[in-house]
Amino acid sequence: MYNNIKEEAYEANMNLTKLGLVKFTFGNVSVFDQQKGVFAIKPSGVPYELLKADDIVIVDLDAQVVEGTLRPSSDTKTHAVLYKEWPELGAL
Ligand SMILES: O=C(CO)[C@@H](O)[C@H](O)COP(=O)(O)O
Repeated sequence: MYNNIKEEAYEANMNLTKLGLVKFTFGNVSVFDQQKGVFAIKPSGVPYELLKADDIVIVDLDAQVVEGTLRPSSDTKTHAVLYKEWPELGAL
């Protein structure tokens, strides 16, 4: 149901590390589905080299997990506040 945004978030996060923009587990890209009111964000503390598209967590605008088994990024509440305030944002 959320495979598109999970895949987009995975690819964007992997580009952060491929381009040398982040180190260790730092950094974050999330992708927002405005119609469904959820966003895809990487799990917390998972090294990029171990990250899989299936690990991406789906959360709602109250930062509650909708789909996924891993703990969402420590940046989740910040992203939720920004999408709530500016729903036209497609990604952060
Ligand atoms: O860079 C920062 C904070 O400065 C964040 O992006 C965190 O590093 C994210 O950590 P995770 O909880 O996603 O592993």
